[in-house]
Amino acid sequence: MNSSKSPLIVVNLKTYLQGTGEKAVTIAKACKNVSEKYNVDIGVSPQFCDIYQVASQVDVPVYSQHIDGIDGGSHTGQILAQCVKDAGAIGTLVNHSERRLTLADIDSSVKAAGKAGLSTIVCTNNVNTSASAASLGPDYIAIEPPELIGTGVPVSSADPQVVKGSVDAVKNVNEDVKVLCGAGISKGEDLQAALELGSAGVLLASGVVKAEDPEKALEHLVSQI
Ligand SMILES: O=C[C@H](O)COP(=O)(O)O
Repeated sequence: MNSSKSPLIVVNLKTYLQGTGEKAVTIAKACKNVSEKYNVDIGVSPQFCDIYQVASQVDVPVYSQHIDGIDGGSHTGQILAQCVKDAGAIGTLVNHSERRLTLADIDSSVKAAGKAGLSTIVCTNNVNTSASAASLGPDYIAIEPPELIGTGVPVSSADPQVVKGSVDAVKNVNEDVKVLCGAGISKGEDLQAALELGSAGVLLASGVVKAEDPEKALEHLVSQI
């Protein structure tokens, strides 16, 4: 279930926002406005508890921040793919650097997502893990060196080799898997560099979520492409 428009930008709200979900809705609306104005695909990844509120109030692609590779039953504190799908998500992150899984768990999560009809973005930290994750057949890999996350130093210029290397490695394993990159992305030139390295878009957080005006930050990101 790859997205129709290109590039794909996913704004991960992490746990930056507190409250009843209204702030997540506001950022989701900003994603929608900028997406329509610039004809780019912009999705949002709120906390689990905000998925339903965001998805029911804003017509924007919503991604869960994680799912577990389980079926419903005797499990406590886990996240069912079908439940986030029913809440309105169209996809999910898997193995985010801040929510690491074993390779076996990633495999189960990707399978559970597929069964529920969710698109998958598997996060990786280097070229080898990008290749391994591609073998599990997700829709996207998101390569994110953890040391650059939240720094404002863009992976696309600080470590272009890991992006290009992941693009090439993933292509060798499975040509259908697209590559996003993330960590420190906030400006138009960061996105431009990411696209030039062969990525299909970006996964980002702080540059938008912590901006004084998230909609303006998103506009700055996409207005040059
Ligand atoms: O999910 C997003 C990534 O971890 C990147 O975070 P960042 O844009 O704050 O560096």
